[in-house]
Amino acid sequence: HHWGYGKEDGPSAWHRQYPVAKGNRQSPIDIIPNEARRDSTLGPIFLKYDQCRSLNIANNGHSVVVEFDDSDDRSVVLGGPLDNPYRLKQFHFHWGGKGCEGSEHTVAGVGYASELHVVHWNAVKYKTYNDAAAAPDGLAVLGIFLELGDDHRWLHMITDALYMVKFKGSATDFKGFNPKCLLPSSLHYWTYLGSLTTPPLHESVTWIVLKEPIVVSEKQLGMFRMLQFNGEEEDQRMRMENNFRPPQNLKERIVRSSN
Ligand SMILES: C[C@@H](NC(=O)c1ccc(Cl)c(S(N)(=O)=O)c1)c1ccccc1O
Ligand SMILES: [Zn+2]
Repeated sequence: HHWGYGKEDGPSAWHRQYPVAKGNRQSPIDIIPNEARRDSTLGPIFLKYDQCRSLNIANNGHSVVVEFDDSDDRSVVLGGPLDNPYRLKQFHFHWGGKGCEGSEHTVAGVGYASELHVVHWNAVKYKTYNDAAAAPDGLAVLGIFLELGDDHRWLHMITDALYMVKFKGSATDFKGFNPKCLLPSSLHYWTYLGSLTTPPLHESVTWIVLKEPIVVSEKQLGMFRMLQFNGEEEDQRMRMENNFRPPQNLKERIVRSSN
């Protein structure tokens, strides 16, 4: 019996199979800008994505994921709170139902319609992504909020492919996509030590949450909701929406702010 986002198998039940769900550095959190510590030692982040090689887009039964070739250091995030470059591995989204919030992080208690996570791993210290995903300094995730407004000029490249990955377990080639086109104009960020927001909830993520959201249209976001949590052969049809974990306890952590 697998985890999900429903009443029985959702975030409030995950601790049974993944006790770290009640740990000391869980994600997401509510970010309170006035309580974030402005840290002048925090430099800018750099996203070296020009040589990135996207491979495929897939429906993993929890979200839609675009995977990258991470066999070398061709695309990395560096700087900011990071001690070394982290290799681009994948990006995916979390979103709500029609008109509801859907982001994972919230800002002073307010959620956005969706949140994009760009996942990178520390290939300097760890041999494989799986090793890194279980290590306290193994992952660095860029969180980008999506707010509703006009059409996003590049998001159609993703939404146009969603019909190919409607069901859990489906995947299709997705070459030549550079996630740079999904970034806001400012790379100002909040950063804190946290976890995966999905099982296995490893406490291995240095979170870098951008302050400026990108703007997408309700029509574009609505395309994500035609995805299904279920596989094609399952008779129970479940629309993929509200695949977000709510904010967790900050415990003894502080959130730092770039200048
Ligand atoms: C749903 C999907 N989760 C991830 O791939 C995932 C990996 C790393 C991070 Cl850092 C995050 S996150 N949300 O914290 O950015 C999510 C997943 C989970 C378990 C098994 C299969 C599977 O596909
Ligand atoms: Zn995520």
